[in-house]
Amino acid sequence: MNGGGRRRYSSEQLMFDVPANAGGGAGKWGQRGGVRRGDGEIFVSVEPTTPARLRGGEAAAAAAGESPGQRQQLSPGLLDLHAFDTELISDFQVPGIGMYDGAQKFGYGNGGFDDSDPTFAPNKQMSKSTVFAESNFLKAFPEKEKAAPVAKIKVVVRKRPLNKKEISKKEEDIIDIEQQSNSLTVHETKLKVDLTEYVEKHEFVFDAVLDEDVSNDEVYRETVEPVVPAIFNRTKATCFAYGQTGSGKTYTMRPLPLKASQDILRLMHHTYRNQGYQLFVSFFEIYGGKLFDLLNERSKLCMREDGKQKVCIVGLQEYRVSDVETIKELIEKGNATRSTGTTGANEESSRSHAILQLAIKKRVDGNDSKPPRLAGKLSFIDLAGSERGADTTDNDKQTRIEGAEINKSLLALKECIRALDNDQTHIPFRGSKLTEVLRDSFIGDSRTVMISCISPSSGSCEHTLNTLRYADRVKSLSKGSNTKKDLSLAAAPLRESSPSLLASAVPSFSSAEVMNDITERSNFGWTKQQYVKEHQAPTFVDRMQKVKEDTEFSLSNGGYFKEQRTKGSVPVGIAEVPDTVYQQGRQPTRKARDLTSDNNMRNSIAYPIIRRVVPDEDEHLNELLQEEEDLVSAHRKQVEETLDMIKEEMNLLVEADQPGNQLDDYITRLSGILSQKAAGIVDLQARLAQFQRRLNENNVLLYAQCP
Ligand SMILES: Nc1ncnc2c1ncn2[C@@H]1O[C@H](COP(=O)(O)OP(=O)(O)OP(=O)(O)O)[C@@H](O)[C@H]1O
Repeated sequence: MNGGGRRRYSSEQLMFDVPANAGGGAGKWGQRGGVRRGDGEIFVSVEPTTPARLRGGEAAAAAAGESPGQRQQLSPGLLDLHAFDTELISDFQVPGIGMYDGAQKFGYGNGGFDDSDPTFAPNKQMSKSTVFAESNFLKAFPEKEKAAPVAKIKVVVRKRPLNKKEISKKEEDIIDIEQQSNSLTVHETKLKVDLTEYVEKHEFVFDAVLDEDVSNDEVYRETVEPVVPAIFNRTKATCFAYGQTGSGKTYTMRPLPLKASQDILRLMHHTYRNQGYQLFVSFFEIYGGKLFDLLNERSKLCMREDGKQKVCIVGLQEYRVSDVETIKELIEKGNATRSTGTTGANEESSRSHAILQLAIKKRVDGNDSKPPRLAGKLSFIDLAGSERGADTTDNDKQTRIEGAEINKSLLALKECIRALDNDQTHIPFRGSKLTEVLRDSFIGDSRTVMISCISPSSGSCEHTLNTLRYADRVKSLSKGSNTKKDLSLAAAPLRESSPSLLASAVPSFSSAEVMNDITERSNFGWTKQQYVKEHQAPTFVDRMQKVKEDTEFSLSNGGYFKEQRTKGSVPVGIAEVPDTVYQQGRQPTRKARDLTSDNNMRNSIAYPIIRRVVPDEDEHLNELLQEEEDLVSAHRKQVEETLDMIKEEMNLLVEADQPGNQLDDYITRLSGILSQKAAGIVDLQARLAQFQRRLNENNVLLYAQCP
């Protein structure tokens, strides 16, 4: 890849440092925590910016009897996020700046690449095809941007081709795409009461619609490329893929960070050369509500908030990178470490949310002794598959719990996007770990790109429609629709395809672990008033809005609660937010004191002095899942029986039309069928009511539909 010429680094460029917990520093992942190529040449150039006393690697190296000089040469630039400021650098002037500026301002088209930055180009024999592969970025972007600024939220739909399994099952492609008009049509086959088939068309329009022939390069150009320049200018951008399991989220997301890195490096060393910009990569996953570092042997991470409510991920290692090959290897390493499992719909289904972050930092006043400050960030989220949506029968309990956790975080993510687009001052990031860690991506000048992935097959029609409805909802947010407008829909009688209004809600605090940590903290920071403001009960309008959206969401994800087809019902009876218990004036425990000092938080830490008591989530979740399962089984059985009875009724009607039919027989049989139907409904209603009671007992915020 290097065109025969090996890149060599001077000792100044090889400032490596082994993390204390790197787990076998000289293992398969390179020498002493660095990255080693196949030919044995160390090629990564990374600089530690963690304050010296925090670098576990240095201690390890000292223990190994190495001199400071040796350590300096061999340290693998690892960085603990907690040790530097996650806050954006204050406003600064960048010559020719402006994410929406044109080519001249960016310096495009004025000659070849300049590699004068020593951290980037230690060896000029580096292959251009590797690092500077020609993209349309330099050529196409500025003009495009000049004409159309990047929207705050962009929604793109990608359809994948039919897979072998779908073809073998003779499933049809039911999605027509009109790329020019950014529209698509879903052809849904439905059954009439007399069991004859008819096709219902559903049309959608999005910001972009990509068919199965579209390459990953084109996906990048349509989604991430336009936001890349913005992250040099104090913007945090987030790109995530959404869709049912097996719809192509991972396939779509995986190539994007590398392509973005290429463009970032190009800008860094072309337009913004010699301006002190540096690129850092981190990669972690959220699995079962916990965080794991994918670039450090899956070591467990903690999330903390500093006094300015900035989220820090304690222990997360960040690599300073200066070439694409290094980034590629880091990404591959992270992907290989990620948790996956098998679902009925996808053999390698993602069981976790994987978050890869590209952070751009800038040296302040060209001062090397100070840590660089964050200039912008680009986060890529490959969301876990919603296994339950496609694989409800043979999952074990663990998978179901994972599914519930996943759905909870997806719902929370949607809530944040909604708040973000409405320019609300309060973003409900505390809804889940996912949104908590992405908190700083939701505030300030942010951009969100959502890629909705869909399967074309007739067998996935319902899930596809749900994904598209969800995407449509997000898109309509970006067009500035407001809560009131949508209320009319929420309050209107449900259409035939509407689900029940049983939808899971997100507790304000997603995990008991976070709460324990918080409540053990000192009593400075938030006031009760602040807390109450942050967690105030939603207004009626908000709740009605939420009913509608959660209903759609539940469908989109296989739902924590199952869909129940209901016609002509109006939502009533919304339960209140669970009771909150406040506890004030607690002194910091030893654990809390240790955490604050050990983690070397740069700012004073403010923690709420108010405690909200939550039940043991796992225990209740298990019980509820079991009861939900029973309810769903009973519902399924009842539907099957109803279908049999409908067939019997159809036969009865046919017989009734025959000459000489026996009226007595007709009346007796019809009466029997109707009684049986009524008994089935009453039984199901009783089960449903019992389940609703259980949910209320367990303080699950329930949007109930009265029978
Ligand atoms: N656009 C596409 N073109 C060709 N193959 C695709 C495309 N999208 C997905 N696939 C294939 O479909 C399979 C499932 O895709 P993928 O793993 O990306 O789904 P997913 O949505 O991430 O699933 P999960 O949510 O379960 O993790 C993979 O084998 C992948 O290679």
